[in-house]
Amino acid sequence: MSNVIEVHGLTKTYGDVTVVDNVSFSVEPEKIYGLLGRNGAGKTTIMQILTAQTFATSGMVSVFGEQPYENSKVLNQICFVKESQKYPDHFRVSDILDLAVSFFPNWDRAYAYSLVEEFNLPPKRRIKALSRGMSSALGIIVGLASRAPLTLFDEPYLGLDPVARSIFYDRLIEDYAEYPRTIVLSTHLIDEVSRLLEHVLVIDQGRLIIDEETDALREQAFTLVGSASKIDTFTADKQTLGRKSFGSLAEVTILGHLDASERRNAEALGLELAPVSLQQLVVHLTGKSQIARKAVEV
Ligand SMILES: Nc1ncnc2c1ncn2[C@@H]1O[C@H](COP(=O)(O)OP(=O)(O)OP(=O)(O)O)[C@@H](O)[C@H]1O
Repeated sequence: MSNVIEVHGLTKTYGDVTVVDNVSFSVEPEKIYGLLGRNGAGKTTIMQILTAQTFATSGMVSVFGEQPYENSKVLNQICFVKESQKYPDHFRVSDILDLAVSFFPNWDRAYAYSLVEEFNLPPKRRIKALSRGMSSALGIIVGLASRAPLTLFDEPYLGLDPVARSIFYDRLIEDYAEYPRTIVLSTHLIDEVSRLLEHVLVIDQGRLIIDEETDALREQAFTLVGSASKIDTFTADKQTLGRKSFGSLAEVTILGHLDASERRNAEALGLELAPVSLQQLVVHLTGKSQIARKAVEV
């Protein structure tokens, strides 16, 4: 199967500010991608370009093999759930769920109503009377029950409590297992979603700095904890991403692999090896990329 999304040299500028800078990536079918990055990195802009809500300044975007602008064949296969999803104020929750079938060919009404119960949404309440978390839950329900071949969630959890977020993640992974499709999820809550993500794209100040399978990314770094002096000896020839110390103890995050003999050495020194969380790794790598960029600019 060919890629669902192809992006080459994508650039978006507003005046003389470049907010998406020569970004290229592809999205394979039936996988869950995480689009990660700090505030203002350019994630929403990329999603808006993919869904034809804004124009690229330059570069090539193809979705399901075609350019998405005014292309109903492509747009009918996409559901884009935005950060602050807006539905008409005078509609009721049930109106949105009943109308959705005309927008999404795979819409599952029964599933949508089962989610309404699970998220405790009052079906007859008007949109303007929903709390912020309820509005987010409605967007999530539309995203899940649309079963669109390409579903984009742009930080869809605004105002959702941890219980509701956990329902979202559980239902997403279950429904995806039963009805595989391509999902792109933009979020800051990396650790919460890390178990869902098969591939990670990290955008930093408009540039793509990581494009990796999640498992491969996780293997790129590890954490060592133990006596500060032994850690310093052990890591003298290694590339470290960060170091914290607590009295005579230190915790160091190291970029790279350890072979079997290095692992034995670490154990012999009483150093404890632990995996790095995806969030820690992304924070380290985005921090590093910003420091490197500043150094180039100076
Ligand atoms: N219409 C616009 N005019 C000018 N600048 C814009 C416009 N829309 C977005 N930007 C700028 O583009 C940059 C990227 O914004 P974008 O919303 O894509 O980031 P994001 O990664 O989604 O951020 P967040 O995680 O905070 O939602 C920001 O600096 C933003 O201020």
